[in-house]
Amino acid sequence: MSERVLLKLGGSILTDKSADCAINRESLATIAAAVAAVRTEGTVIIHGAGSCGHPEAKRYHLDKGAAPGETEGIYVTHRAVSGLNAEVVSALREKGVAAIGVHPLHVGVADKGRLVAFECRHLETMLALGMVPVIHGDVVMDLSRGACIVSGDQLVRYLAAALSISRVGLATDVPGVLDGGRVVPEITRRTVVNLHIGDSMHTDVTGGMRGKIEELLGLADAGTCSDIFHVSRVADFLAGSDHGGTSVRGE
Ligand SMILES: Nc1ncnc2c1ncn2[C@@H]1O[C@H](COP(=O)(O)OP(=O)(O)OP(=O)(O)O)[C@@H](O)[C@H]1O
Ligand SMILES: C=C(C)CCOP(=O)(O)O
Repeated sequence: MSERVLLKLGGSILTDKSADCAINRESLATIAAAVAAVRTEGTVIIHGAGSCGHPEAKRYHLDKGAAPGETEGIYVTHRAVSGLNAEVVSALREKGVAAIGVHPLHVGVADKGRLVAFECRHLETMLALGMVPVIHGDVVMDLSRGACIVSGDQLVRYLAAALSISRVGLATDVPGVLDGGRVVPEITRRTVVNLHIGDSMHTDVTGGMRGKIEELLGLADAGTCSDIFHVSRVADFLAGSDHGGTSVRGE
């Protein structure tokens, strides 16, 4: 099996997080061109929701679950982020990438906000056929809470292990994790306590940069390192070159 790579595209680079589901098609086309030019074989893409999902999830309090008779938010939030997914897939396909959308609502189950099951056999088959699955943060049925939001970052952690991914990269709107305006080249559980991680400036029900680092430290504990870098460095990451960002490593 050739090396598998997982690329997560942050909601902040696919949408304008300060507007209502405003998709950044220019950024999407640039990213799609980079993926098409550098590598598609053995590549899995996950993306966040940005302004196509977070505002809806917050409006319907999905971070607190869903009760019988109060399920409208499940539909509305899933519809918003699925719309973004369709655009990500289209942008990739326009550049010749054999992308196909996969929705966690259909194949994942959570308990207390954490994924407990996610069908991966079809993903294996897609990869064997040379396809590029494009999966997204989503609303998922939750055994304890009715429903919950599973972030793209939680999916990164789960699927990197489940699909035996060799390299994991997260593209976002900052050049890496910043401390005093400078990129921190490496983070471990020991060094993270000294960092000041701020809140997201926009609606984010899944913990912003803090939530992202927590998921990636969990991944590092399980033996897989990951990288956070600016969206303009997607091609560098895919090519295995220096991306000027932050690496999250185990001790
Ligand atoms: N120390 C920090 N270093 C870098 N970014 C930080 C830091 N503290 C807070 N942030 C914020 O985190 C944001 C990136 O996290 P965010 O969750 O928005 O990314 P994303 O992955 O693009 O979005 P999504 O979670 O919707 O996929 C940056 O835009 C920045 O405002
Ligand atoms: C809000 C929804 C639907 C998914 C959140 O995923 P994220 O943007 O990766 O945190």
